[in-house]
Amino acid sequence: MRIDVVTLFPAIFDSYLTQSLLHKAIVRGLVAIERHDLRAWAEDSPHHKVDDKPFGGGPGMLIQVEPTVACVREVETMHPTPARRILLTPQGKRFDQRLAEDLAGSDRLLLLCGRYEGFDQRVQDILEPEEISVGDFVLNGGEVAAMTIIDAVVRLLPGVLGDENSSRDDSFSRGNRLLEFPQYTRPREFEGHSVPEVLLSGDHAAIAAWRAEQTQLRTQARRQDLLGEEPNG
Ligand SMILES: Nc1cc(-c2ccc3cc[nH]c3c2)n[nH]1
Repeated sequence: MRIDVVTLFPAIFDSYLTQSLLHKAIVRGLVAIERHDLRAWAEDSPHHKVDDKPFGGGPGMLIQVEPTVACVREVETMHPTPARRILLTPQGKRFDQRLAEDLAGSDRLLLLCGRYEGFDQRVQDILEPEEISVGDFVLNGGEVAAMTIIDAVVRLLPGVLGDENSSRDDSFSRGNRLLEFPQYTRPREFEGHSVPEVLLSGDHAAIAAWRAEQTQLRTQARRQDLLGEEPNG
């Protein structure tokens, strides 16, 4: 998979792309992630200006349509595969595991990260991106939302996770609509808090039953909305 990220702040991604699972996936060639600084497409304007005041008045600034359209069109010509264009916005379709699985099936994603008050509407009208929201809250820009989507999608790509099954067993993965049971590791006791005896019993049937019960109790307590849903997939 190839992911292109259009942003005014490419440096935000520096640490994220050089750490842990994502870095390993890049090094192993399982995913390629390229950042594109939108300011580079405003060369001819003074100080590489990419934003301006909204017509009709109102607070803040908007990212202008010309550098954005020019950037997306040039980035897309850099690579033959057509890109699935995603614009991060609080007004978009809610991102969830099902959408992550859908996006993980794409050969190429292009993520458009806004700032300020967002993009000139003609960016949507001309480029017709899918608009995706990572939640009903407002961030200061699309970059954190883009990293969220990259994180959830890349881990689903074949070969990225050590054990192919581990993503399949995740909460919200295909078929799972309930929360995960509590997990424990060494030490067996810490500050008076002990590991549940059943997990030390070696009785796999009892352990499975306990975990199923804990999943139901935890989902009931925290996410009753999931209990009535059909399993995913
Ligand atoms: N789900 C979600 C997306 C955003 C978002 C996306 C882009 C911009 C640009 C300026 N502020 C932004 C906020 N907030 N919350």
